Amino acid sequence: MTDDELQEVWGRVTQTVMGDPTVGPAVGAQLALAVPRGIAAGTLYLAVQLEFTLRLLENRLRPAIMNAIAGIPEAQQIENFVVIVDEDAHPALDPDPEPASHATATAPAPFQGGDTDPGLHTTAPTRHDSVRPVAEPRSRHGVEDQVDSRLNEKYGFDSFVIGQSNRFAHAAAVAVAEAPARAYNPLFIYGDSGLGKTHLLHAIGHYARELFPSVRVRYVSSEDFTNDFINSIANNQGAAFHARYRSVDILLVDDIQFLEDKVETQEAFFHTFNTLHDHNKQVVITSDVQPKQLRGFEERMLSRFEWGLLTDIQAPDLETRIAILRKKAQRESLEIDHSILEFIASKFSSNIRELEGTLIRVTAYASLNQQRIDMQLVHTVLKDLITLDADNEVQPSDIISRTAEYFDLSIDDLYGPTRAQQIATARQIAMYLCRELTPLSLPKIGQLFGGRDHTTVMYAHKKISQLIAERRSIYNQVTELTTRIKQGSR
Ligand SMILES: Nc1ncnc2c1ncn2[C@@H]1O[C@H](COP(=O)(O)OP(=O)(O)OP(=O)(O)O)[C@@H](O)[C@H]1O
Repeated sequence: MTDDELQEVWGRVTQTVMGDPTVGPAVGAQLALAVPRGIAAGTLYLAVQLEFTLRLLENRLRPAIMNAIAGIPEAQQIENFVVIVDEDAHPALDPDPEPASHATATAPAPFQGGDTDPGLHTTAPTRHDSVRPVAEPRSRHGVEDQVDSRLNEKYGFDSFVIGQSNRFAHAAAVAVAEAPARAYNPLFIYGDSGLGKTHLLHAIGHYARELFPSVRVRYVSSEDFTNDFINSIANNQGAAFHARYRSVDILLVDDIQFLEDKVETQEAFFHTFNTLHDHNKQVVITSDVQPKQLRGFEERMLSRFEWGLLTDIQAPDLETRIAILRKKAQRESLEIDHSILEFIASKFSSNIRELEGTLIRVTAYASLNQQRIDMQLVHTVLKDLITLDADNEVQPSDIISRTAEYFDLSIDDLYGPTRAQQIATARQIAMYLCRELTPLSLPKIGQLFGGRDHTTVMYAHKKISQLIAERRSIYNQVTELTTRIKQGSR
């Protein structure tokens, strides 16, 4: 595109944005303050004299500008734009309705297409290279707040507890926030549910915005991305959809596994990813499994996920769980004895969401009943929680191994023929629990215990039911084992 053509395109963009009802002529006219300098590798470079104008264009007006560009056939090669501050950028201050008048802008046009400048072609500047970071703190009500980043205020690095299980993922997340698109791109974080992946995504967004106030960040869950994509097709808003996701500096995509088998949405994501990556924009992705284990994804996409850095988050150890609860209690000004926090942390090992949920239930229960939070109360709440918790599937193998462990026996003892009293009672308790806690039929349970007849299981169930009512020790043993097994299934 020649310089004159570029000036003309920019004039048309200005006119379109001024006519955009979401912007209005007064604000849209600010586009006339920008001097188009050139296009390199699909990125339009604009120069403005003031940081304020930069922020207005980069943030508030970005969607409208991208929409306007998308509507101009001659501007097809423009996929993104970057604004730089240059005191010598002298624009035509009055946005003349005749687009051609913008060709009067006096600033030189050093970029005439990526292919003519090898340096630019290979190192298209990132936002941080091209834009001076703004020194003043980010205004909560300023222009940049107009960007719909969808970040959750709750999830920052300051509230994230670092432990052995997440140290590497945390370090990678910090590195990405400090140097978007330069540290690792993409950053792919995977791990089981409730271990802090979403928290880290938001924390990256917050920290990057703190460091680079005008950086454009967008958090999106893959379900929202899918819905957005479908709506954009239904409403013929494809250009706006592309503009929304391709005009950011950092795209944070949560739970990518939900794009499984969604061919069209995957395709849209593939192009979004490529555009962002090609323009040195940061992409961070989370998933419940590593790329290789994602099902229903095209190979070309999976290989891209591995271009940058893969890091997992493991279940936290006890110390980390205690630290997470302490931090949460502290943040919410809850007065809870440390020994109680430790006790709760010891009961939930694999999901921090459940761990936090328990703390919330404990405090809610205490305040509803106007009671002090002591061990007695915690026990009551945990007992209710475990009884109410019908969702976790208990495996018969867990029942057998935990029963063996509880009575200090081997698993073979429980399967085997020994009729010694202690072993026989333990075996009957295990059968009883299989009946109570799993949907297995009597014959199936019999098979599990070394091919015994279903009548043996019936007998065991009846006998233990009676003993529970008669003997405190059996009651205690069965209750304690039930709790352990249910906790083990979490
Ligand atoms: N290391 C941590 N420090 C403090 N809080 C944490 C930590 N890890 C997780 N959490 C908290 O646990 C809860 C669940 O975490 P999060 O939603 O980030 O999990 P997730 O891995 O994204 O789960 P899912 O895959 O189900 O979306 C959140 O409230 C989060 O703040």
